This record gives sequence, C-alpha cells and structure tokens, in this order.
Amino acid sequence: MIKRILKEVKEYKLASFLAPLFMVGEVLLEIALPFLMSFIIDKGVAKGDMKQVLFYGGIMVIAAFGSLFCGAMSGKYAAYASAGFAKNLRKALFHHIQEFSFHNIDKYSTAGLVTRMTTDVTNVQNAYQMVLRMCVRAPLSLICAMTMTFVINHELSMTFLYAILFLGVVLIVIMRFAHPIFLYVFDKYDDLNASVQENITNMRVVKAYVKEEHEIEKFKSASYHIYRLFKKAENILIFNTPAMQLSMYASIIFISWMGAKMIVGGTLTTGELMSMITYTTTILMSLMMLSMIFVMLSMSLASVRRIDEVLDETSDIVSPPHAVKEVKNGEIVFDHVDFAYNNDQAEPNLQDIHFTIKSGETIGILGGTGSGKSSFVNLIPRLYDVSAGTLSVGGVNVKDYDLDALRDQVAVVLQNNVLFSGTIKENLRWGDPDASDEELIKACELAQADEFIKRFPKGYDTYIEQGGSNVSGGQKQRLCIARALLKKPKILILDDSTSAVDTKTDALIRKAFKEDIPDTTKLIISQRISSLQDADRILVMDDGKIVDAGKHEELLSRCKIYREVYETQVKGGEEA
Ligand SMILES: Nc1ncnc2c1ncn2[C@@H]1O[C@H](COP(=O)(O)OP(=O)(O)OP(=O)(O)O)[C@@H](O)[C@H]1O
Repeated sequence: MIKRILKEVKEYKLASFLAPLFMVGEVLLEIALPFLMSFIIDKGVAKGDMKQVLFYGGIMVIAAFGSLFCGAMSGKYAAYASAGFAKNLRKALFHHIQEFSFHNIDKYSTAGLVTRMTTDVTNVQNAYQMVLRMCVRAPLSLICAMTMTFVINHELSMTFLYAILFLGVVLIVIMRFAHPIFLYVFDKYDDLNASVQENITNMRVVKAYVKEEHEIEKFKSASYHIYRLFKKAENILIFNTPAMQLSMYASIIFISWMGAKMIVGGTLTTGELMSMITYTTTILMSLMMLSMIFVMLSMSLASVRRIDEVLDETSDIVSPPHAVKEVKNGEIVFDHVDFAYNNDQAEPNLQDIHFTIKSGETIGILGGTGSGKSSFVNLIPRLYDVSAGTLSVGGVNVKDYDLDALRDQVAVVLQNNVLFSGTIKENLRWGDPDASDEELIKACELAQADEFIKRFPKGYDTYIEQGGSNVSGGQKQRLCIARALLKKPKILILDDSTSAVDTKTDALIRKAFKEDIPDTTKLIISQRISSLQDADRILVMDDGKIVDAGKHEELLSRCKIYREVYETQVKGGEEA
C-alpha cells in the first residue's frame, strides 16, 4: 500500500534525499553545542583561560550557523518534496478516476472521491514532510544525545531509560484509543462534503422548496459530528503533554540532585552537569516529537489507506489488446443480452434482450420509469458491460473495440447531460475540437439551437455558467444534442433528451434528423408518443424486457402498454 503511494515521489526523489541529509547535519552540529559549552566552562571559565573561551566560543558560533543553514536547507527540500509528491499523487488519482467505468464510479460517492483528492492528499503531504524531517531528527537527536550523556556519565544516563519506558507506555495507550477515531473521522468528512456538494449543486431546488433551514441543520449535524470526533481524539492526545513534562522535570530534578552530589564527591564537573541537563531537554524533546510523529502518522495512515483504495481500483471496462479501431456502420445486435448493475443481484436489470437494429434505422424506445430504457442504451457505447450474451455494433462485439473509437461513433445525449463553464463554442467543440464555425452552426441548426443562440447578445461566444445554469432546460438539451451531432456519429442516442423541448421544436429536430443524417442510426428514448410515432420501429420495454416492437399503428392495435400510454396522452391532450 505505502509502496504504491511512494511511487508518486518520482522527480522529487533527490529533494526527498537531501531533506533528511541536511537534517542529519543540523542534528549533529546541534548535539555538539552543549559538549562545546562544557569545554568553555571547564577549560576556560573554571581556569580563567580567555583563549580557551574564545576558541571554543568561535567553534560554537560556526557550529550554530552550520546547524541553522542545514536546518533551513532541510526545511526547504522537505517542503519542495512533499508539495511535489502531493501534486503527483493528486494527478495520479485524477488520471485513475478518468479511467473509471460507470461501475467503478457507482462504488464511490463523488464527495468521497473529492475528499480523497483534497483532505487525504494534504494529510499525506504533511506526513511526508514530517517523515523527511522529524522522523530523522527525533530518533537521531535521541540517539546522539543519549550517547553523549552516556559518554559524560552513564550512571546518570540510566534515568532516561526509565523516562523512555514511562513515555512509551503512555504513547501506546494514547495510540490505541486515538487511532480508531481518526479512521472514523475521515468517513465523516465524506458525509460533510457530500452534504455541501448536494446542497450547492441543487441550490435551486433547495430554494424552490424553502429547505434552507433543513439544509443548514443537515450541515450543522455533519459538521458537529466531526467536531465531536476531533474533540474526542484531541482529549486523548492531550495526555501526551503532561506525561512528557512530568518525565522531563522529574529527570531534570533527579539529575540535578544526583549531579550536585557527584560534583561534591568529585566524580562530575559543573560543565558536565550543565551539558547533562541540556541533553536531558534534547532527549525528552525528541521523545515528545516521536510521540507526535506516531499520532500524525496514524492519522495519515488512514488517508493513505483511502487513497490506495482508489488507486487499487481497476477499471472493469478497458480496450482489449489489438482492439478494432473502426466502426463500420451503425448496425446494433443484442444477442440474448442480460445485464445487472451488481453481480449479486437476484434479478438482472435487463433480461434476455434479443434485438437487431439496422444501420440508419430510427428506433423509438418507450417504457415506464425504471423499465430499463437507459440501461439498454448505456450498453451500446460500453458505459456498462453486458452480464451475459453479446452485443455487437457494426458487426463487431463491443468488447473488441478500442473504447475511444467506439465512443467516438456512438454519441449519447444522456438524461442529465451537463454543459461545462465556458462559451457555447467551447462547449460545442467537446463534440469535435477541430470543428469549423460553419460546422458548429450547421449542428446547431439541426438541433434547433441556432435560432436562440443568435438571439443572445454574444451569440456563440455567450458564456455558459457552471452546470449551464444561465440557459433554460430546453436550450441546454438542444445544445447537448448539437454537441453530440458534431461528433458525426454512426449511432446517436437521445435518452429522454428532448423532454424539456416544446413539441413543435421537438418535431423540427426529428425532421432535421431524418433529412440531414439519414445514415445515422438513431435511438430515441421518450415518454412522449408524439416524439416516437414516426420512428421506423418502436421498442416497448417493461421490467427489464422488450415486450413488443413495431410501428406506431401495429403497436396501437396489439400492445396493451403502448395503447394505454397513447390513450392517456391523447386524452390528456384533449382535456388540456
Ligand atoms: N447506477 C445504477 N446502479 C444500480 N441500479 C441502477 C442504476 N441505474 C439504474 N438502476 C436500476 O435499474 C433499473 C432500470 O433503470 P433505468 O435507468 O434503465 O430505467 P429507465 O427506464 O431508463 O427509467 P427512467 O425512465 O426513469 O429513466 C431500475 O430498477 C433502476 O433502479
């Protein structure tokens, strides 16, 4: 797990090596200072030898500056390496998510993925920076300072072993209680982000239903939950400080008392005692640092696990080796296809679909909500894979195609299609980045979008706000259709994508399709019979199955479901 994450250090390996190296320099020089100090006292001050004071004082100044320089360099390289590592990690996550199939995406919540790319990556970045500096500094300071104290007086040094033992026990207890809370807290972050994201995306609905108070309460509760968890964790962590201070002051008191007795007995000098006390502080500070490192690492380990989970997810829909790169025509053959969103479902969502669509045919698809219409069309561009049977496009199994080649030829205007922030032109060029202005206009004329775009003061350069919030639902649908047309696909799928367009415009769009793109296979899902009745054939779906297929008149005479829908709509129309 950690190995996979560390692979993203990449070009920051050198900085990751220099940061701890400079840290070693800083610690070694820092450790030498109290030792030099003892020389000043014992060889200079005690004997009244000014030369010795100046000599060791000079060395101390050089060592102090060297230590400062090394510390600054270590800090610089650690910051550089950790920020670069986080950048690479975020990039790797983003790239990987782009390869996800709909199946993979269904597994994670959007908010969960966002938290992993932001909060979790930042945690790992902080932990990495700490590892590069503190994980070197703390143990190294500890070892060096302990060695020095043993060199000075090994009897007094034994005090530290007891202090370390005591602190170690406290640390283990703290970790045992705090770690599970940190693991849990990140899941709650997902909930908080989900609440924010849902609210902001659906702000219009929230306002329309005057649900602001309800949303505020929801946010408050998620936020309060995180606050409580952090408070709980911090309440445990806080024991670190008194434990640390207790051992520090107890050690200093004990060493001073024993040291004073030793000075009187002549087995220790004043300078040595001063160095011992300075080293005591260093040792105990290192222990404190180590305990903080453990806490931070345990927190970031939860983040590492969450990031690794995403990186470990393999896309179940990929292009095969030696994939077919050309879609010959728009023929679609469903050969006894079953499909289920989850493998452990008792009943598949689509059952035994056996149907052939000729290239250039216009197929209408009708059925109640949840009858499987979207699932049926989503299989064609391989947004999902069939669970049983085979599905071919242009005479080739869809699983044998290069994914990009297949999706370039199968344009889908999804039920909830979105526009991105940018001008109308930029949005349309998602369909074809090289399309000329004339081609853009032609596609918009076909989709009946040209007339309203021209009425905008900035025309095709009108800026579309995020999510297309400054155009109407019907206008957005027409722009999405135009964008799909620019791909010049062999198969065009409209999944209820004219639902917000008035019936007259809807009829004009269908007429344009018939006249201008006769060779494109068109699949039109709609709840409105008027949108489907001119189709070459209409599929009627119910409960994941095709219950009938035929022309409007045929279905009216023999298909009960179709007739009922028709009669409701005609009656509804007459009453209106
Ligand atoms: N991503 C998904 N994960 C799990 N089940 C899903 C998913 N999408 C749809 N389903 C289920 O599959 C079944 C068919 O849904 P589908 O969206 O294909 O119906 P539909 O006919 O297009 O409905 P509508 O007209 O309301 O869009 C439904 O029972 C639905 O709950």
